[in-house]
Amino acid sequence: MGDLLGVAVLGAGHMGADHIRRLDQVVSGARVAAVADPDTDRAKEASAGLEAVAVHEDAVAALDAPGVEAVLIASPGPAHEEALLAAFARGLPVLCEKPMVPDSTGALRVVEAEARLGRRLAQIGFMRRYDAEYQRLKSLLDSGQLGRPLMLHCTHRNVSSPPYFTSAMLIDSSVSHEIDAARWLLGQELTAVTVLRPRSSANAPEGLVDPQLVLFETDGGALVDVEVFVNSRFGYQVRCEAVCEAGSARIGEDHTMVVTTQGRAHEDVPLDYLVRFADAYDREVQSWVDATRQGRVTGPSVWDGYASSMIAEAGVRALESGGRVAVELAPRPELYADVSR
Ligand SMILES: NC(=O)c1ccc[n+]([C@@H]2O[C@H](COP(=O)([O-])OP(=O)(O)OC[C@H]3O[C@@H](n4cnc5c(N)ncnc54)[C@H](O)[C@@H]3O)[C@@H](O)[C@H]2O)c1
Ligand SMILES: O[C@H]1[C@H](O)[C@@H](O)[C@H](O)[C@@H](O)[C@H]1O
Repeated sequence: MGDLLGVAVLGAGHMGADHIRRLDQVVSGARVAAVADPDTDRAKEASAGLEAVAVHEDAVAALDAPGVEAVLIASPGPAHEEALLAAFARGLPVLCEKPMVPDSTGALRVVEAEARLGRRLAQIGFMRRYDAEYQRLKSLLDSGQLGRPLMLHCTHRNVSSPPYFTSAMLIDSSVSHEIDAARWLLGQELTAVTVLRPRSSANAPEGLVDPQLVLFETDGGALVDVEVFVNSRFGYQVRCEAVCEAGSARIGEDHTMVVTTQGRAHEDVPLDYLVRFADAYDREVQSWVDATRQGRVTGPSVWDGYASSMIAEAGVRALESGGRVAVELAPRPELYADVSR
């Protein structure tokens, strides 16, 4: 390994371009060695000004570019499986954006491939685990001061959804964050899901079921409800309140500076995830680079990615059927016996 970890970034869209900037300017110990995107203009634009970066149209070819020692996958979810398996075949450590693989059969193939290697190579990009507020809530729940958790009430609002967004993606792309956060915060598995749909907002594109109310049951007897609303128009709001036997704790109340003038008080509300979770992405990527340079893998695992896909898939079936859908995970390989959940 050189002085700086050489990273191939696959996908140079919103997240990929932001991660390229982060690897170049924010994080220490790494450099961008290659960028791949079928839209090579986008790849060139995202890597403009960086030295010694190979630009590729093909993601797998980028893994073989000179100086590539690790991979950051920021292509769309359906492209992740091929990229993960190609990285595993080369023994390259990976940070893979969520959802790991949206389809659970593909997600299980990734679990099996890593389990066959007998060592962890991939961290999944559930960055909320690196957010300071989520970490404080996790420490508080783990301390037992509030007693047993009974419910999590979660809100997940985006200003608007990208044009390709489907009703299923409200669950397998957006709510995938709450699925991971709930499993991690509670240390419990999500076992069943029901989805209710109020009238769709007139601001949502024609045919998109938006908002949705997603209700999860856990194997510890808790309930987790998530309001997901991706065309709210009014702000990026991610909140979570834990209700426990001896108290409650709430995070994500947009507490920035409050300005009072002319008889009115106001505070800024972030408009997207790149603002709200900027510090969390920085910590996530720094932690991945540090662990990779030490030959370790930390953070959300491929098993967490698989569990999230299975639970989200059950959620999509619940949305379509209007009924309650139980989740049954495959047996957990020994490799993941001691991961966080
Ligand atoms: N952690 C988060 O909060 C967060 C936020 C946004 C997006 N994401 C995730 O990041 C990923 C990318 O999302 P985005 O918003 O940047 O999408 P985007 O559409 O802005 O960008 C995706 C890019 O990938 C390119 N691409 C398509 N197929 C490819 C392939 N096979 N190999 C390499 N590149 C390919 C596209 O040309 C495009 O430039 C998704 O998995 C998404 O769920 C995560
Ligand atoms: O891909 C994005 C991303 O994961 C964001 O964090 C989430 O708020 C959006 O809903 C989702 O579409």
